[in-house]
Amino acid sequence: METFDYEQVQLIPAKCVITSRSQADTSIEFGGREFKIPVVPANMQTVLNEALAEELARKGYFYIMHRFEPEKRMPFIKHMNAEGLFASISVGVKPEEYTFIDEIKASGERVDYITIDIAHGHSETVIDMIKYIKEQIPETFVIAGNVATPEAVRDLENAGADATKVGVGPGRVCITKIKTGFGTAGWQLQAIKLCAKAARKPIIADGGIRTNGDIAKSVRFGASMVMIGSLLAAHVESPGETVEEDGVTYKEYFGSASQFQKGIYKNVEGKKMLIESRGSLWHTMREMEEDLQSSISYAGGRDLGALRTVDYMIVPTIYNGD
Ligand SMILES: NC(=O)C1=CN([C@@H]2O[C@H](COP(=O)(O)OP(=O)(O)OC[C@H]3O[C@@H](n4cnc5c(N)ncnc54)[C@H](OP(=O)(O)O)[C@@H]3O)[C@@H](O)[C@H]2O)C=CC1
Ligand SMILES: Nc1nc2c(ncn2[C@@H]2O[C@H](COP(=O)(O)O)[C@@H](O)[C@H]2O)c(=O)[nH]1
Repeated sequence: METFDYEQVQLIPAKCVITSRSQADTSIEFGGREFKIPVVPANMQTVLNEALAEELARKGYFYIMHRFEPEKRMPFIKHMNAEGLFASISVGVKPEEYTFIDEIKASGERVDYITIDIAHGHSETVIDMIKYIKEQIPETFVIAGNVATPEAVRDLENAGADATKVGVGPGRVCITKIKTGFGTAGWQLQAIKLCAKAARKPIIADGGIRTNGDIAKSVRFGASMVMIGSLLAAHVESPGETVEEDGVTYKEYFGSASQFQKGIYKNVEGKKMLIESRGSLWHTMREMEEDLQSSISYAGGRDLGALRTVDYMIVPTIYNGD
């Protein structure tokens, strides 16, 4: 079987049918709502906080709030409901998370999206949680992950998941491959392709996005949404700690399974890194939209649909212009 990842794939231009890139429509319907671009910042503590989540919702972007400050989730849901904004949160699978689902139900508050966020999502614990959420809050759109195989996608869909999140170990601060020998690092785009073929519902490509062009490639191979950590961390608005070194400003970006997240070195599958601070998040989101508009024009279409059928070439080494 051909093996490839983002770096090895180039999409092949088709005849342009628009006269300006501004005519290209990058919007995506996901879970009954329309969003500006098929991009969602990773539900990680150094990428997103409540204030950013609210601003993303206000500006027409999808977001998934992380689950690492559990006590803040209920007040966040209430706040978003009071503001007339959609509520999108994450849960784990431990017993206290079942109590939290009960709490949401009892509160009568609306939660539009719940993401079950577990390293090894192809498991009975995730299947049980999907079923429980669907029983208790059936109107909620459930995203389940993370998984790596078509079989896992089908199992989670069959349990009731409305979307699945694909990617085990391709992230910038992931060390799952090194620590366990498992994952999609090095073939993440191919995993997206295989999972999307099996999926009957949307999939989110999660991890390994290193350039804006990788968003178009994810869509080409079947992703409805693309989850991005490192490229969307280290902005002025990012919650990661700011660090000054030799006159340069950096921001911390750490893995959700790192000792920095856990506060203890146990079952660690993530690390921390410093990323040079890169200005406003909204500038980066705007640039992603513009680059996606260009991608659509190169695909010879007017919207994201054009990307899904565009031809591609697998090139072992990318010519970098030197
Ligand atoms: N996308 C990716 O490649 C990865 C992402 N992550 C992220 O790190 C965060 C922490 O994830 P996670 O450790 O799952 O969350 P938790 O620490 O909340 O663990 C969830 C539950 O699953 C159990 N569990 C975790 N891993 C396994 C496994 N491999 N086999 C069996 N049971 C397991 C845990 O028990 P116990 O701890 O006792 O085993 C715990 O009961 C999440 O945000 C996740 O998305 C982490 C690794 C890979
Ligand atoms: N193996 C691990 N994966 C992790 C960890 N924390 C987060 N993640 C995953 O990475 C992506 C973001 O990837 P990026 O390439 O865009 O930076 C994120 O959405 C998670 O799925 C971790 O500690 N270990």
